[in-house]
Amino acid sequence: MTNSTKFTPKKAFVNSPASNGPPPASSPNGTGLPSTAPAGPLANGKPTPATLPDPDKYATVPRQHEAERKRLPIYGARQAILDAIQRNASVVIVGETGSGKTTQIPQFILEAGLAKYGGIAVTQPRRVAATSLARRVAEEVGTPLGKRVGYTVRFDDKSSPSTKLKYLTDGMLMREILSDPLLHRYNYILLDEAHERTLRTDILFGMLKEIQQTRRQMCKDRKAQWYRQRVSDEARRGSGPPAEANGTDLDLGEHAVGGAVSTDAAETISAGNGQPRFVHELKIIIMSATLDAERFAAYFDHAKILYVAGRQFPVRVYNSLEPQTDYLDAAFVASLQIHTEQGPGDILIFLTGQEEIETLEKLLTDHRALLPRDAADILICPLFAALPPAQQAKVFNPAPPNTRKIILATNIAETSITLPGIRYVLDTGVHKARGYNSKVGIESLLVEPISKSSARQRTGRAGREALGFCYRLYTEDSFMALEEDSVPEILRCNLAAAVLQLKAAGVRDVLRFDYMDRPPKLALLRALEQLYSLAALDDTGALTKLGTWMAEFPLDPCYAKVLYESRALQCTTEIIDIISLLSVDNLFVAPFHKREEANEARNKFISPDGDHLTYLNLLRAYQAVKGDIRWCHENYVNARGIQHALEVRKQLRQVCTRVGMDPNVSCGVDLDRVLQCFVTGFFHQTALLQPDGTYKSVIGSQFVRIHPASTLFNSRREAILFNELVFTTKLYVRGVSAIQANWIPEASPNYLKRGQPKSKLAPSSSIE
Ligand SMILES: Nc1ncnc2c1ncn2[C@@H]1O[C@H](COP(=O)(O)OP(=O)(O)OP(=O)(O)O)[C@@H](O)[C@H]1O
Repeated sequence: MTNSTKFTPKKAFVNSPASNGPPPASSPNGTGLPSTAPAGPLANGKPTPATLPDPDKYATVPRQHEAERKRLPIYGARQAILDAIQRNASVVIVGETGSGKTTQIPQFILEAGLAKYGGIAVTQPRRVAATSLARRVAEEVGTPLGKRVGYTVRFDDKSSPSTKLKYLTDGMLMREILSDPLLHRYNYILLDEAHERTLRTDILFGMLKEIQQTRRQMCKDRKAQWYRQRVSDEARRGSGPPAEANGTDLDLGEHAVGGAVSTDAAETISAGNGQPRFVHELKIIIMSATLDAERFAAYFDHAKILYVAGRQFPVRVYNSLEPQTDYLDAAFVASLQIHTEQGPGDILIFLTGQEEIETLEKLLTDHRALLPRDAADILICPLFAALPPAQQAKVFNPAPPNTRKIILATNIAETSITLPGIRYVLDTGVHKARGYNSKVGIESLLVEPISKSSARQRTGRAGREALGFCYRLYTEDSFMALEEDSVPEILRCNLAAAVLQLKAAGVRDVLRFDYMDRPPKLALLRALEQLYSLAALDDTGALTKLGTWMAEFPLDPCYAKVLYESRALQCTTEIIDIISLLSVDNLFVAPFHKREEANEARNKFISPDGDHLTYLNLLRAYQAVKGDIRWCHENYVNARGIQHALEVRKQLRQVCTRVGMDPNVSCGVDLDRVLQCFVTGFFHQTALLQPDGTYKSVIGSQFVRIHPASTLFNSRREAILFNELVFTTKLYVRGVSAIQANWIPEASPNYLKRGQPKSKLAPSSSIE
């Protein structure tokens, strides 16, 4: 910890020249938007009348927030937005954080009756945003959640056949493409927070472009066919050529499913019930507060760009005067200073991960008792991806009277969401970024500086309900030195899961797919190689039956393969349990001052074979006490984590049942089978003991260390398998179990048993 007295907001912060958040370099008007944006609330076109007819026949609960809606900057641009959407196949909309893009634009489309041939999908990079936005918009529309407005996220679906507007994660939309390749059910796809460039969003961009082109072509063909038919009909009747031949526009009338004339729609495959299905042109709308609009517009076939100026409430930005050596300590001190010295309003602090959040949670909780007697109380709410949804939802509840809420969040709170009550944002300027070295197949998870775009998004979590304040715990010079945007994930990730999804969606040549930023060829070859070795692809690179099965599961391909093999090895119950538990970062807690007691408690569950069976022991013990929270505290078990794992488990069991796999097939006490089963998906993540006691990976010949958090830390076993190979400070393996070396060559039908893969997918020289 650094000396906390050094850090006082009064001395350490300087008011930023741009009190509404610093504008991008290209923003001389200070609005945060490029100078081409008009000054008024309206970007392009005339202001819309305040009231529009809205015969909401579906509403079954009172509409809420009507007056607030009309005060949003986006509201004035309503007609301009609708015009642009009607006239263009794709539109890029850039508007300040909190201006109303995500909640309002889909409602404009609904209210204007434009979504008559299909629904509206709004994609979000994160599930917490999708669920909270759907909840808010359902209130605004006046419909019970899951009826007219709903959401779909992994393992949770609140939508129904009557859902017209759906918020969903980009991953879920990719999944829908697998069952509905032309996305018949949607007329409008809104890609929100497109600047985030997650791996899935980037893949989705390319897929949607292709779907849009196919649908457009089908509609054109249908139109031409209809016109030819009319010409021949008229000729037969002896009258003149139809309207289009005279150069006048054709009013082609309304399409009716199954009706006689459909000109702006094309009939496609039968819908299973024998009824024909029709497609209409697909409209794509790309939205963000911080994206390079020109670049996106060029990629989406010269999409129309709309800049909507204006923000709801200003946010004053302060930078630290001196660099902070320990951002966690700085965040701790600054949050207490805000609490004791500043006016009402909740605080949102951005940290890098669960561990840091729990450390600060503990520090603040301990400090509660030391607060001045006249100070308000504090309520600490963590928010990170592995937190069970019910606990995540707590951040949206108002703080009790005379209490200030302090939300400790990872960057899952960085974009899209409105956290009610937040007036102060503390930005540490860092996040945990995943990297991937495709040469050696090593993933890394390192704390790195954020981009300017992320900093602006973080700032934008304040100023949504009232004037806001953002304290950047880094100097203004450090801000200026940040990259403009983060490197797209597709350029720094293992691509196996993405390539599997592309293949499942019918993309044959993934090397030539229309990426916005083409990933390195080596990374794509690595992914193809990995999928081939898992037998998800055949020698020609086509998806196998197994590959199709694997793509059904919302799991990384390696885990999907393990699950598949569990049927033959008769250990599906155990595999589902362990995969669910592996989805949690820290199942055991080890407070700094109680490390010994915590280790002693953990020893009760330890399996000599390593982490996988240790987790299983833990779950069995938890089930035996029927999920008693007190038991968790006594045994230093992460109660939140285990609850999250149980939710994942429930969903995985449901998917298994849906695909005809019995989740109740158990191997009983023959637990070797469980580890053997893991090797079938992770044979490429195995390592052999060397004479000097180190481990060398079977593929890549890397010297690796067992992570200190693993139960096998410091132990010598003939061979190990690991779920993660991560570079943090050293090259560590995590999720480690002991295996027999002779299981490894048995595990892959396409790879180790036959030696070098003879596929045309990858040069064999890239496999060591
Ligand atoms: N759950 C909520 N509780 C309170 N107010 C909300 C909520 N959701 C939205 N709002 C209000 O609606 C406004 C618009 O939110 P919306 O998410 O549509 O903005 P946005 O332009 O998409 O922002 P961003 O670029 O940050 O995603 C917010 O500034 C806030 O005033």
